[in-house]
Amino acid sequence: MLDETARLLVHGYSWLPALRRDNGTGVAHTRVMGQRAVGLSGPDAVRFFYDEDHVQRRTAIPGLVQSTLFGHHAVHTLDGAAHRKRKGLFLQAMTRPDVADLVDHTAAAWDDAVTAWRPGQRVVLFDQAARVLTRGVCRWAGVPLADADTAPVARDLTAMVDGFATLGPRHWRARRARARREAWLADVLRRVREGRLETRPGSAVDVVARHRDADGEPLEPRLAAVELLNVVRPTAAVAWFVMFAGHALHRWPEHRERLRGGDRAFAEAFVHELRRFYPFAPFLGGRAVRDLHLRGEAIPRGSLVLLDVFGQNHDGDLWGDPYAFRPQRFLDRPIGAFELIPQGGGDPVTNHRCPGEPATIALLRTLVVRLADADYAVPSQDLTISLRRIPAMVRSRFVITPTEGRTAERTDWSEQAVTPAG
Ligand code: HEM
Repeated sequence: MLDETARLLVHGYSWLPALRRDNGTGVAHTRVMGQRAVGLSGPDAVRFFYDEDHVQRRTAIPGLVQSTLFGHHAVHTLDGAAHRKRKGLFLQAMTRPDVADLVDHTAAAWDDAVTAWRPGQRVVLFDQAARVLTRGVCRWAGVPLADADTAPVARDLTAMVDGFATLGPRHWRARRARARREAWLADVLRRVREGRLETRPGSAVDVVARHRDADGEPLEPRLAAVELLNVVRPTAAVAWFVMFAGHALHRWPEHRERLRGGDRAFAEAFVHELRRFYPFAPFLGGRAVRDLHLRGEAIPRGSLVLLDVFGQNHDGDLWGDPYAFRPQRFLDRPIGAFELIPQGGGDPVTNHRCPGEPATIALLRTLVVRLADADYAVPSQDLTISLRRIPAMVRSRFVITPTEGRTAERTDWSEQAVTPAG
């Protein structure tokens, strides 16, 4: 079997779905990064992937991803009791009342930003959303952040996400951003532990500072900073979906009125469709802990197991007309734990599913309605979303120009829409 790493880097999101299509069972056998790998998707595959008796994470996450996206020795790399104990930290920080506070802080930051918009000004929606989310999450988490630092911190938080799947300049930017922000948060945590900085009891900073791992020991400062960043960084990354929301409202303006009208169920459905339709996490990786079988296909012990997130979120058997952006599909459809998997599947308490999913949905529900309610025009720009780039980006990062009144108009746009994989 030929190593497919180069093809993955070239083809991006469509690489794994195309490979899986070549095999009638939807299971792909391949090699990446010099290792045997098996790609899968479908609700049965999600169930299979999240069974620790089948697939574990230790040794599965490439150093390149740890040095940029997650940090070293982070919760993503743990299994079993050690994972569940560390995961408790995130679940504790992200309880329901806490999420409501996070949304309030972020909504206030958005409203401040919009109040400062001037007609005709050029606002890059991705950058604006990243700053708003950074301000909201830092205030909520108890991380001191001066106004002047908001933009550089937002740039670093999004750079860490932007550079995890490339070897080019974006990757090195991500590493430098991570080094800077781990040192920054390690210092914040040190000051809290030494009683030199006060923080709200129950805030993310407080929870991380006091957390004891499975060995009964507190996290050493750099590791504590890694995990605090694992709350703050992905919250800033919600900016990707705010940018995609701008794109969707422009491309399908018929949804704007319903969002403006305060239809909460529709807003939630819109958010689910955003997370399903637009490409973000391409696939998730683990390692087979023993010789396994799925749909009659052998998965040898030690092989990488790749869960095709993008493929599953665009699977025509699960989502009729999967390349149509249709929020209505979520209005009359309960979502199972193994179907819609932009943030992983299964049970976030016992496995690796994202603990920030309720917060992501709540933040987007609020920000998307505010965006729909804002008065702006969309100037001519390159709105291409290439499926070759991971993570995907609207090439222009979605530029808007605020207007005086409700005159948001549809301008000509010439981007290629997100195209079917393959
Ligand atoms: C843009 C929005 C987000 C997306 C697309 C996203 C996506 C994901 C994905 C795909 C995973 C991996 C699941 C797995 O390995 O099985 C994950 C894990 C994780 N996410 Fe998110 N996430 C988002 C927002 C958040 C937020 C707001 C937080 C804040 C707490 C968060 C914290 C985490 C953590 C700590 C993990 C590791 C969980 C574990 O290994 O047990 N994420 N996320």
